[in-house]
Amino acid sequence: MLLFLWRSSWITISGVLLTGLLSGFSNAALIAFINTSLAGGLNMRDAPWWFAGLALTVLLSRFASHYLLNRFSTQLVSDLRQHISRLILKAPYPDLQKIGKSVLLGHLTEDVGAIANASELFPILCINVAIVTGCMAYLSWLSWQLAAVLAGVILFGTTTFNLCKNIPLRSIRKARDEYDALSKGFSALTEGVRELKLHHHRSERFLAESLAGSAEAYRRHSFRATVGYLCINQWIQLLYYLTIGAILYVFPLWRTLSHEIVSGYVVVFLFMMSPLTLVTNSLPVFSRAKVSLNKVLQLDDALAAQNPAARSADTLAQYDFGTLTLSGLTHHFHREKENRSFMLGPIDLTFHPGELVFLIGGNGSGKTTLAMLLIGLYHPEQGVIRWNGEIIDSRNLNAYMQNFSVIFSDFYLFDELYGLDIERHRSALDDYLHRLHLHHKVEIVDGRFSSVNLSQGQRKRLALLVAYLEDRPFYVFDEWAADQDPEFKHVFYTELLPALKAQGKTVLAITHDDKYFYLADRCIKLAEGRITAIEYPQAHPQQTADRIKARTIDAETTSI
Ligand SMILES: Nc1ncnc2c1ncn2[C@@H]1O[C@H](COP(=O)(O)OP(=O)(O)OP(=O)(O)O)[C@@H](O)[C@H]1O
Repeated sequence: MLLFLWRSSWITISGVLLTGLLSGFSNAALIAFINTSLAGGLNMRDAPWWFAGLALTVLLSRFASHYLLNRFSTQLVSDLRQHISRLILKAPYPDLQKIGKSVLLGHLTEDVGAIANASELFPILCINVAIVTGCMAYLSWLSWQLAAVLAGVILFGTTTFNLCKNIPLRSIRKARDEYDALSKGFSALTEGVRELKLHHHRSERFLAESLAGSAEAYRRHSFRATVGYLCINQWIQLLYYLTIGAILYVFPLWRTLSHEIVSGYVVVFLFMMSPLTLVTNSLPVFSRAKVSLNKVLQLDDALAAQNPAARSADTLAQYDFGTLTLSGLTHHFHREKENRSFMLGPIDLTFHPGELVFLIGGNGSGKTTLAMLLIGLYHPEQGVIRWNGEIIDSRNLNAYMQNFSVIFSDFYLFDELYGLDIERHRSALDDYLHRLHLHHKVEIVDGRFSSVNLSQGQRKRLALLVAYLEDRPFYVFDEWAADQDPEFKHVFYTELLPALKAQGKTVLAITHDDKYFYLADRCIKLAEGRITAIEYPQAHPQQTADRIKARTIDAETTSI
C-alpha cells in the first residue's frame, strides 16, 4: 500500500514525508525542551523564544504535511475512480459480462472507498510515526542503556506483530470476497424490488437465504479481523506499559538513573501514548486498503491483459461504407449448470448501404448474439468480419464499432446527449421530437432531456432520436418495436425505417412483427444458431409475407 502511494506521486510524498518528519521531530524537540525546562536546565531569558519557535514549527509543518497529503489523497481517489471507469470502458464486453455488474460496482465503491480511507489517514500516520521516531531519538540521547532496552522491546514487538498480522488479514480478505456476494444481493434487491414487494414469501426467502447469508458472513469476517487487530493493539500497549514499568521499577535495581532521565522517560512515554495508539489503530485501515488495492490490481491485470484493442492505435480506413461481410463467424456459450452449449454459426452474410434487413427467428435462436458479433461487442471464435474489405481485428475493432448506432432490447438512455453537438442539430432535434410524437413530453434543455421519466415505449423513442442524431452508416434495432403501440409500430416500420434506408443507411432490425416482413429487402431467419432461410420480400411482397408467416406458425406449433 505504502509502495503504491509512493509510486503514485513520489514528489508529493517526499514533500509530505519531509514536512511530516519536521513536524514529528519538532514535536519531540518541544517535549524534550519542556522536560528540560521542568528540570530547570535552561536559560529562562531565551527559553520563551525557543518555545515559541518550536511551537510555530510544529504548527506550520503539521499544516503543510496535512495540506499536501490531503491534496494528494483526494487526487489519488479521483484518479483511481477514473482509472477503473476507463478500464471498464476499454475492456472487452464478454469479460465484463463474466465479471458481472455487481463485482464491478464493488470495485468502484468498496475498494476505492477503502483506499481512500487509508490515503486520508496517511498524513496522520506520517506525522505520528515521525513523532514516535523523534521521541525515540530523544530517549536514546537521554540514556543509551535504556535506548538499548527500548530497541530490544521494539524488535520483539515487531517480530510478534509480523507473526500475528496474517490472521486478521486473512479475515479481511474473506470479508472482501463476501462483499461481492453481498453486492450481488443488493443489485438483485434494487432491480427486483417490484417483484419482491409483490411476493411476501419470496422476499422473506430472498432476505434470509441470499442477503442475510452474505451480510452475516461479511459481518463475521470483519468482526474477526477487528478482534484480531484489537488483540495485536492490546499486545503492543501491554509491551508499552511493561517497558514503562521496567524503566521505573526494574532498571533502577540494576543501574542507578538520574531523576532527570527517569522523569524525561516517563513524560515522553506518556506523550507518545496517543501517537502510538493512532499508529496501531490505523493498521486495520491499511490492511483493508491493501486487500482492496490487490483486488483493483487483479481487475487491472485481468482486463488489460485481454485488451489488445486498448493498447493499439485503432484506426480504420475512412471510406464511405461499401460492404460489410461476415464469413464463417461462430460463437458459443457454455452453460455450466446445464452442461450444455449454444453454438451460433457458421454465419456467412454480406450487407450493403441502403439495405433494410430483418433478422427473425424464435426465442433463443441466436439473433441478439449474431447482432452482438456484427457490431463487435462479441468476438468471433472463428471466421472474419470485413468492413469495406478490411479485416476487423483487435487493431481496428474500436474504430469499426463507431460505425454502428444500436438500440438494444435492454437499452440504457442517458439523460444527457453526450458527444452530440446540440446547437448543430437543433432544428433536426425539434423535427425528430415531432416525428416521434414526443414534442409535448420532452424538451432539450442545456444539452439534456428535460425528463426521461417516461413510459418504456416513449423512452425507446428517445433512444431512437439519439440514434438518428448519431448519424452512423449502420443501424441495429433489437426488437425496438416490441414496446410500441400499434399506431406507432406502423409508423416505425412504414415510415421511419424506410426513411433511414432512403438516406442510404443499412438497417438490421431484429423483429417478431411478421405483419411487416414484406417491407424488408431481406429477411434472415435463424433457428438454433444457424441461418435456415433468407427471403427477399421486396421481390414478391405478398407471397413472401404469407410464406414467412406460415413457416413461423409451423415452427411455433412444432416447438409447442
Ligand atoms: N451471456 C450469455 N451466457 C450464456 N448463454 C447465453 C448468453 N447470452 C445468450 N445465451 C444463450 O444463447 C442463446 C441465444 O441467445 P440470444 O439472446 O442470441 O437469442 P435471441 O434469438 O436473441 O432470443 P430472444 O428472441 O429471446 O431475444 C440462448 O440459448 C441463450 O441461452
